[in-house]
Amino acid sequence: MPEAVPFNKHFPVSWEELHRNAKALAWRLIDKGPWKGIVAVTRGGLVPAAIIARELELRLIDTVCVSSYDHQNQREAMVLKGVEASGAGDGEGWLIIDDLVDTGKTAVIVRKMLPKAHFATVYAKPAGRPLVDTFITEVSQDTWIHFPWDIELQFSQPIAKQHRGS
Ligand SMILES: O=P(O)(O)OC[C@H]1O[C@H](OP(=O)(O)OP(=O)(O)O)[C@H](O)[C@@H]1O
Ligand code: HPA
Ligand SMILES: [Mg+2]
Repeated sequence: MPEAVPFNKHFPVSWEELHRNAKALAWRLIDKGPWKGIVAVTRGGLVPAAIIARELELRLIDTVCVSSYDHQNQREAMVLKGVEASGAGDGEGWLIIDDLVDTGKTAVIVRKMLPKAHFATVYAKPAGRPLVDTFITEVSQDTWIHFPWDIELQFSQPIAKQHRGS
């Protein structure tokens, strides 16, 4: 197993930024369709999937439920629900949407379930990038992306104070 990379950098994403990037992803995907429906990878893929479904006017939406992180600690991936009942078959003509690929572990599992689906994420890190068909923004492997649903507005130390402490 590859050694875990420490997260030295932090990349907070606002709702507006996420909305803009998910719409940018919809623009990339529209010409690659037509699409029959979306399989959202819970939970992180749910918000991007909702935005893409709205933009591409897709109403057939299913979920695959995978969990592999306790906050920033990766553990064995657990599949809580597959896509057997969705009618997606081998995934031909379907989109799989997730918020990001990091190590690519989740992508490998979901791709096995729907080998012909088009896998799209808003963000990608280098290790997972080869597993995604379409993405918008790449960040380095040692960056932790903080999604808007995981963060709240709070006091931030002035840069001078942060600098003195480092
Ligand atoms: O490429 P990987 O290393 O597999 O990491 C990416 C996956 O990790 C996160 O999900 P997580 O399992 O934390 O569950 P969540 O979506 O419910 O937060 C994220 O939403 C991706 O699905
Ligand atoms: O950088 C990340 N941010 C949020 N969730 C994640 N799950 C894997 N990597 C990340
Ligand atoms: Mg996830």
